[in-house]
Amino acid sequence: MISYPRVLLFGDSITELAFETNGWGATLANKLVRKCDVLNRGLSGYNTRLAKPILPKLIPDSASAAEIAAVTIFFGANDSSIREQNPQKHVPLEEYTENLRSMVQYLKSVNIKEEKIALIAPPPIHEPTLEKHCLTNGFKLNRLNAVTGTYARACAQVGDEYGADVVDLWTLMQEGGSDYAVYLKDGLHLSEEGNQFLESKLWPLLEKKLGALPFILPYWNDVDNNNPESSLFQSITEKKD
Ligand SMILES: CCCCCCCCCCCCCCCCOC[C@H](COP(=O)(O)O)OC(C)=O
Repeated sequence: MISYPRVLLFGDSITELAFETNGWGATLANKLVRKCDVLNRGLSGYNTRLAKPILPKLIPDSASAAEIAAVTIFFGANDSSIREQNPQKHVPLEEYTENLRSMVQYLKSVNIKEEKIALIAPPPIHEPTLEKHCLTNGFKLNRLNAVTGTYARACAQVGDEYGADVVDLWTLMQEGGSDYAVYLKDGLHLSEEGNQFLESKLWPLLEKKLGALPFILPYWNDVDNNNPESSLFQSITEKKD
């Protein structure tokens, strides 16, 4: 069996939507084609409380972890919901922080080193847009930008504690007082510009880890047409099924 290294994208709906046209995950998958499989394990509406027990089901042991080239952990947009308005999604800040720590520790326990882990902090909330969206759907504004900021800082801190990469979207998107509304389509989820922004911050980190990975299977012109098998598999260590 020919096995490709895997990049696992684990997160909430902002990850689930990452394979939309021009989505951040789709762009990464395209850049890594023939080198890695990019797996979307985004779960709309999930918070870290729900995600924590799932991670060991996605990567159950060191053997499966050996195929992992990189993991992104991208939660916080639901955890940071206002408890009164969104009780099912809200997770207190301390628990969120601990859940992220547990996920990183779990990855390390199956020998996925911190260099392979990137934590992505939630994007800012554009309250006027999100409020309109909430009201249209019959409920009150359920997230506040300042509160999401505290979760983003906690996420960045956990990344720093473990020496993992961090993409602090909340901070980066607001840098220089920029009009971050353009990065969000409903005040919460990434617009096309937001997807492009995230990909532009994440790719340099992943490129450092994955850019040098070899192409799986040779360029067609390098295959001996008369005797394909002699050249096709030269650079591949095959795994027995
Ligand atoms: C008047 C406002 C402008 C409207 C713009 C229309 C664009 C809307 C596109 C929204 C697409 C998002 C679809 C994904 C929805 C799933 O989201 C699940 C949760 C949010 O849950 P909740 O708190 O119940 O709203 O989000 C995440 C991060 O998982």
